[in-house]
Amino acid sequence: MGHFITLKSFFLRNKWFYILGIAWLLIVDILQLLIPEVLRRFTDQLQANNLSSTDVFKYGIYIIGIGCGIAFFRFLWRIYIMGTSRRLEYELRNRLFSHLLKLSTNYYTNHKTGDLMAHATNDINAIRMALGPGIVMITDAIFITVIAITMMVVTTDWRLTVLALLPLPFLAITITKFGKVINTRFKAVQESFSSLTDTVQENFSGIRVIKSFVQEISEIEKFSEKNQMVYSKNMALVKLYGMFFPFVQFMSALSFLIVIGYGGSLVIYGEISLGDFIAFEAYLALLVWPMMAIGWVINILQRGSASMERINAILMESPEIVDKDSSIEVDNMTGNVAFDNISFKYPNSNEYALKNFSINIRNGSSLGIIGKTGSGKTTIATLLLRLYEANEGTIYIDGIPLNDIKLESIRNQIGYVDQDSFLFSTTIAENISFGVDGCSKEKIIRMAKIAEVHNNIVDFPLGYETYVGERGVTLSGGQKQRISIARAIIKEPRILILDDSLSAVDTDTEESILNSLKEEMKNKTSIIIAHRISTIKDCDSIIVMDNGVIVEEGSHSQLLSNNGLYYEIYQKQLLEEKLSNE
Ligand SMILES: Nc1ncnc2c1ncn2[C@@H]1O[C@H](COP(=O)(O)OP(=O)(O)OP(=O)(O)O)[C@@H](O)[C@H]1O
Repeated sequence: MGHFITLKSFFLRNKWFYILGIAWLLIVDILQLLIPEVLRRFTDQLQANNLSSTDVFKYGIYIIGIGCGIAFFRFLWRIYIMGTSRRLEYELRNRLFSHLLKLSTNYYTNHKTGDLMAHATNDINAIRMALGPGIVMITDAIFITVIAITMMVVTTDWRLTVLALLPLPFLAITITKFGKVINTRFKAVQESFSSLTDTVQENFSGIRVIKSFVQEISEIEKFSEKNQMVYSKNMALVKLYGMFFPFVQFMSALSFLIVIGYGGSLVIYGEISLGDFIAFEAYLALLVWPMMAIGWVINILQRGSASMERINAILMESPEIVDKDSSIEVDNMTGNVAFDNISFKYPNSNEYALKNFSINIRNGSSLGIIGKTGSGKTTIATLLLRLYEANEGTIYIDGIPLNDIKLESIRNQIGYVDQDSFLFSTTIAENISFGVDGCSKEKIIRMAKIAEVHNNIVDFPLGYETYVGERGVTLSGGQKQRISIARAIIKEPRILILDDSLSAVDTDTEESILNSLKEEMKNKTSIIIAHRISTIKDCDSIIVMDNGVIVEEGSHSQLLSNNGLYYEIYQKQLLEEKLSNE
């Protein structure tokens, strides 16, 4: 239970909601405990034959009054306690999400999205259950048990109370055991269901692959197997519940049987009144629920505590890359970039992604980067954005070591177009203006024109208001790339990085985009990573990467005359172009 200590400040802020909620809950319990008393008096009067119609009316009013009181205070405690637990869920989810977004990129390499989603849903829900219904059940169960048993002893007979309560501990123990098995089976249902939904999601996303490989039947069979698994796990749970409820009824019936037998004889011998007998039965009925609740509440609290432990582990995780106290803001970068003898291995890798890498990029110039896949091109961009930290060497922007500049300054002034051209499921206009607040429509359109995507956008029925992704249009690879370029340049970055961002665009459009970008990036720095020579041939300088090192460097014409790897790539691409034209 110690894991909940991280929520201390929430509890302190909301203590009155909990205190008052529990007070309302206890009032409901007291009102419930009054009903047997009303029944006792009613029955005693009835037995004594002095019940007038006014009395009947009076008792009726009592019962209605108590019922209304129960309804009113039950409403209040639900609002106070359940409402507070919902607020806790809301705050915790916000805290978790903002914490996760602050963690470094590497965290996401080591953790599966599915697991993080499970934390955000199942774990937070389990915590809410523990600190909402869990608290209610435990308070309720303890209070009702203590008061009902006291009333049974004080107002009726202690021997009858002991006998009637004999089966109840067995009931509580067995329910706790049932609870454990139910929990295991419930988890199995959830796991099989989540595997089923994974299959469905993957099938829908990969529908084109399934169709083109004519795998519909086999996928349907796989789905059917998983569906069968969900069914059988559910049936195992249904059977257990099927046994559970009759068992609870049987055990509580035993108590009632004892009361009827022994209590009945006490009434016959005049040791207790008929009213006492009726009230006793009513108290006993009130006790069945707390006995059932004990098992559930232990379970709910255990699950909540385990979930809290998992959430705490995430909240304790600190970002690997953070600002130092001495980090400075650099507002108007000129865009001079230098990599000085940089070596870097990804945290989970033994191979150098970059080895003794050095380069100078003057502001106002453009650098083209080409090379085989996996040669370290993207790594250059990720290090410049400080998504990862170099192991050796220093990167400078405007002569200042990157580690001395505030992360926000760096990332605000670099426009990065990633290889995947990831877009959010929102409108095209919102995607383009993602990095800037309060951007005008005119500016969005101007950027889309530079990225040569404006004409495509206006052809969509809703134009810039068209939704991207599952709820809207499916964009072509080239359209996505160009929208991503517009998104990067709208920030008016001092340094622009295009990471293979023109690969899905035809060469004519590519040329036109590059020409417009040249104008837009005048006096600023551009780094263009590509596989196609056509993309980088006009850059001021070009480097050719292989295995994390620069193997060639120079302008397009210099590199061609070198007769090296660049020349080889160029010849291959020329040949490919010729073949595709024939
Ligand atoms: N997150 C990562 N963790 C471990 N290794 C990585 C990671 N990202 C990249 N690598 C490895 O680092 C090396 C350089 O990768 P990088 O992405 O920089 O290559 P690239 O030249 O951009 O490739 P491509 O042209 O295919 O985009 C590769 O061997 C790659 O497998």
